[in-house]
Order: sequence, then C-alpha cells, then structure tokens
Amino acid sequence: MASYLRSWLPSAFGPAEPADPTPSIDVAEPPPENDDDSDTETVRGGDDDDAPPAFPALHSAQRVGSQAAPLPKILSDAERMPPPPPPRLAARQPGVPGASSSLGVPGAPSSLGVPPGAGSLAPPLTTTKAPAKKSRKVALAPGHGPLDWANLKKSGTDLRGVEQLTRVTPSMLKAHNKRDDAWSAFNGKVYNITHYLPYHPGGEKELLRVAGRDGTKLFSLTHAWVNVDYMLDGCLVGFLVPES
Ligand code: HEM
Repeated sequence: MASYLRSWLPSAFGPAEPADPTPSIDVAEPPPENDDDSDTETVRGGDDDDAPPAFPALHSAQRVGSQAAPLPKILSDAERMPPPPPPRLAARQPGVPGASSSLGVPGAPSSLGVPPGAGSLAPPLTTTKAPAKKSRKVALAPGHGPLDWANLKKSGTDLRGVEQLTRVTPSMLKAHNKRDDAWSAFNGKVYNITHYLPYHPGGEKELLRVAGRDGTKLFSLTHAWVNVDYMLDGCLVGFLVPES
C-alpha cells in the first residue's frame, strides 16, 4: 500500500525518494500456479500483492507533465492590451451611421450586407424615411364624416332609388352617370353611389370617374382594403348581368 501511495505522490516524499521510482518487479518470485497474470509490468507493492496498478502509469505523460508544469506568467499592466475606446453615443446624429463602421459598432465589418444606419444602435430606418406616397384624401364638408354616413344609413332614408333589386345590364348602368343620379358596379354588384358622393374620403371627383360603369378595377387599385359591401349595403340596386 505504501508503494501505491508513493507512486501517486512521488514528489511528496522529498528527495529521499527518487523521482524515478523503479517499479519493484518481483522477477525472482514465480507466479502462482493458478495465476494467469503473466504481465511482467504489473507493479508489485512489495509485500502487498493486492496493490492496484500505479495511476497515472509510471513514465506516463501525465506523471512527467505534473512535475514540470510551469505556473502561468502574470502580465504587468504595461504588457496588457489597452481597453477599447468608449462609444461616442452623444455625438451620433439620428439616421447617420457611425463613422467607424456601417453598423455603428466599432470594429464591425461593413461586408455584412447590412445597410448603413441599420445597426442596433441606429434608429429604425422607417422612422427616418419620408412617407412613400402623399395622401390623396380630401377635406370633407362638415357633417359628412364616416360616422355621419353610418348614421344616414341607419336613418331609414331610401338610398337605393329602386323598388326592388334588379338585373342591371351595362347599358342600363351607363344611363346613371350623372352627379345627381350615379350608379356604379363593384364586384358584380350595382350600387347607387349618389348619396355617398359627398362622404367619399377620396373626393366626389374621384368617385364620379366610375359613375355609370364598372369601377371594380379602379377601386381595388386605390384601396382594396376598403369594405365596399359594408359601406354601401344600403345603396344596393341589383346585380350586373351581360347584355341580353
Ligand atoms: C363607392 C365605392 C368607394 C368607397 C366606398 C370608397 C371609400 C373610400 C374610403 C373609406 C377611403 C378612405 C381610405 C382610408 O382611410 O385609407 C377612400 C379613399 C380614397 N378613395 Fe375611395 N371609395 C370608393 C370608390 C373609389 C373609387 C372608384 C376611386 C377612384 C376612382 C376612389 C378613390 C379614392 C382615393 C384616391 C382615396 C384617397 C386615398 C388616400 O388616402 O390617398 N374611391 N375611399
């Protein structure tokens, strides 16, 4: 057992114990009859045959390395790398990328494909860009806002101008193309738009462009998100059918 401990801690025993503890191989002693352990490298612990093999193994890299490992050198302040310069956030202009890189982050490569000013420190581009298109909405006359139109629809006023829903041919539609009598077709449904004209946020003039004809295309080009069926439900005249 003592030899096992010595093999573990070779340096702990001081110079009295040599650094190269030669294994005490009991060559003279023949192995027992029933002992098939013919490994001559087996470390015998002198009088203790049950001693486990040395670990780390004798002459192994671990054993050699553990004795010779030098302590890491501690650098002085002068030898250390200098700290990075502080970010100059106060000097930044909104929408103007930092001079050091396209990301506004010191040292970031400009080859990342990120547009200038799109870095995490830069304001979003959406807030610095001018609106793509100018609104074409008009100022509606007093009493002609969206709520006023909703109230007019609820009031029970006749907005259709017809007794019952009818089949409307293109030539019938064309006959209703005046300011005071305007029909238009949207998605196969024909509406009397006369009363809606002063309530249209895009202006009467725009809406009159489709008076007496199918306005589906112009409507969807301008504002496909507007629910025409809901807005004009009280103005339904009938359905567009082909000329007979
Ligand atoms: C009778 C069916 C129509 C209804 C119910 C309707 C309704 C509306 C509504 C609710 C808006 C405001 C949209 C918004 O706030 O985003 C609007 C805007 C507008 N509408 Fe119409 N519209 C109709 C037909 C048309 C047609 C046929 C034209 C074109 C010839 C047109 C041209 C415009 C324009 C130019 C605007 C202003 C868009 C902008 O904000 O720049 N509208 N319309």
